Amino acid sequence: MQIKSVWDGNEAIARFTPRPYHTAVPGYVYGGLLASLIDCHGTGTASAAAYAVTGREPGTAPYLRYLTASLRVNFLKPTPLGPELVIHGRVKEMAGRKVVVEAWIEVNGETTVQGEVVAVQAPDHMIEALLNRA
Ligand SMILES: CCCCCCCCCCCC(=O)SCCNC(=O)CCNC(=O)[C@H](O)C(C)(C)COP(=O)(O)OP(=O)(O)OC[C@H]1O[C@@H](n2cnc3c(N)ncnc32)[C@H](O)[C@@H]1OP(=O)(O)O
Repeated sequence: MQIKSVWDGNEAIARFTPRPYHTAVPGYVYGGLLASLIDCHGTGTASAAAYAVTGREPGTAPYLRYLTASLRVNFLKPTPLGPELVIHGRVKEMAGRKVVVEAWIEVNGETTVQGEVVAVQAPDHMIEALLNRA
């Protein structure tokens, strides 16, 4: 998704403007895209929170990155295609290698999607694979 999740000390925010091809019903954003945004931003929020609690600079090695163990998404209202989406992420629970993140998407100041991500710290061999990808 190429989103940038920015940690503000309390929650993480990402912004994304869907393109015309991110649609199913004309005029509205495709739900699978919205679920992907919750997923990507949820794991990013887990990572940012893990760096924060350990007092470390985000994105520094050894990497604290997270895999999606569970993804739940509720589509509360249709999401109009056109305006920028603001994706919020907040840590609900953090224990051991697991972080539970509640996430939601706002458009024009209204929440249209609400979700929850159970994120588990990625094993070293998967982080190595990602680092060697480029
Ligand atoms: C530098 C660039 C890097 C960049 C890195 C960028 C990564 C971006 C990732 C983007 C998001 C993805 O697409 S990720 C891809 C989609 N996801 C996957 O492929 C994950 C496949 N599943 C797995 O590999 C595994 O099941 C794991 C890693 C999720 C968990 O296995 P594990 O490592 O053996 O851990 P395990 O002991 O079972 O679980 C740890 C804790 O999490 C809980 N837990 C585990 N699964 C669940 C679940 N579904 N729902 C609730 N809770 C769960 C357990 O009860 C336990 O809690 P407790 O007993 O401690 O309380």
